[in-house]
Amino acid sequence: MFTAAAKCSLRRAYSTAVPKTLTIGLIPGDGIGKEVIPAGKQILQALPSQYGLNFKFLDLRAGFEEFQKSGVALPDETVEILKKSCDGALFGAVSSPTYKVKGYSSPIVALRKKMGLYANVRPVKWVEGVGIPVDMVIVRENTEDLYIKEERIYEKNGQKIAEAIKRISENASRKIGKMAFEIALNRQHVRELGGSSLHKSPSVTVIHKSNVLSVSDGLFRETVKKVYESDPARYGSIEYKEQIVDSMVYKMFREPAQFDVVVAPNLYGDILSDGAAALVGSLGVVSSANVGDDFVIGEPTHGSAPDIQGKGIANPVATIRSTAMMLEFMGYQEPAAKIFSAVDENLKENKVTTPDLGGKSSTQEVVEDIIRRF
Ligand SMILES: NC(=O)C1=CN([C@@H]2O[C@H](COP(=O)(O)OP(=O)(O)OC[C@H]3O[C@@H](n4cnc5c(N)ncnc54)[C@H](O)[C@@H]3O)[C@@H](O)[C@H]2O)C=CC1
Ligand SMILES: O=C(O)CCCC(=O)C(=O)O
Repeated sequence: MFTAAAKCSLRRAYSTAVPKTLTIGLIPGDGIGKEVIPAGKQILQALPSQYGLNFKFLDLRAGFEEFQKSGVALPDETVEILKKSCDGALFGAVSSPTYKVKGYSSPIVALRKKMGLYANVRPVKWVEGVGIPVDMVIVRENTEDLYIKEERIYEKNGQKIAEAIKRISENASRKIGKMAFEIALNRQHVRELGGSSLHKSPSVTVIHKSNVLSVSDGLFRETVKKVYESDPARYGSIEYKEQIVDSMVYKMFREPAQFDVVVAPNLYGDILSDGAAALVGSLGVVSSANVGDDFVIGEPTHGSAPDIQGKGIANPVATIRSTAMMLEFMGYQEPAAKIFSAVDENLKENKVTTPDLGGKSSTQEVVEDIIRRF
């Protein structure tokens, strides 16, 4: 699905010979992260031998439980092993507290920055029978905005005042803009090859709130627009659109089928993608890939879901699709396509599904049903 973007973003994978054995780091994290990451692992192990891929897995530590045990949420060793020994990785989810815990900071937010994974690519695609017609990709900036977590609290006139910095840089906005336009072109290329889609022509919608935040969101909007205008020969076939984030929420629910590629600063992208999950039936089916120039981490869009953890009913589809996305961005299109189509068949048949989709099956039964379709 993302060949062109993959080519521009994963130079290392393309500049070396195709390895027979890929080393994949597995970071389950907390809660249902521990239940869905084994699903991704089983899917890779079950890939038909025709693809010539073998996998070696490295179990890596991160999360709130890890913090409670060792005092460190993201051990240096995890980052070092990812950088030195892994070809790609899968991340589950973490249970970050909603209150300040001294010394704790979200490990996934830190990991994205430490690994230079500047794009969070989140496809939201309808499968007939589950959800309503939508086929869009949210391309979320992944390293800055309010997620730099530069916050402070102080007192003034006996009142507490808290502040957080929203940082938007030209460099990160340019990179995410370029990624969005390349993905739009690639989706169009796939459509021309006969891929099914609701869209006839490519479009990119830039999300912002520059009617209020004219400096920060203004820089994001202007920089993405400049990327578009800088190369009419390449991007001229793409329709360029802008949407203020609040009315985007309205339009996304009223007329979701009109959106193709949506590019957003970090926080808006995070919120929009959880909202969009409601269009396709469940957060449990929405995948993502954290993508940098030379590394990719597949990660379900959902969190650690403490309300269902330990019950064996977490939907593994988001992680299985994220596993396919990891392979896709590493340049392995064919096994990725095999996984996507097995998942689509499972969803279309709508017999072996977890309770979030109205079914009665367990996580493991869904994994087995998908593998059976390889
Ligand atoms: N990337 C990450 O590691 C993320 C971590 N979180 C963390 O997750 C924790 C819980 O956050 P919530 O706001 O409850 O969001 P959540 O995404 O964990 O859950 C929201 C709702 O969706 C359901 N759900 C999520 N994934 C599902 C799946 N695979 N199958 C079936 N149902 C699923 C849950 O049961 C829950 O009802 C928090 O500590 C938060 O910090 C939240 C988002 C992302
Ligand atoms: O809870 C955490 O530690 C991370 C939450 C970040 C997030 O929601 C996302 O990036 O999808």
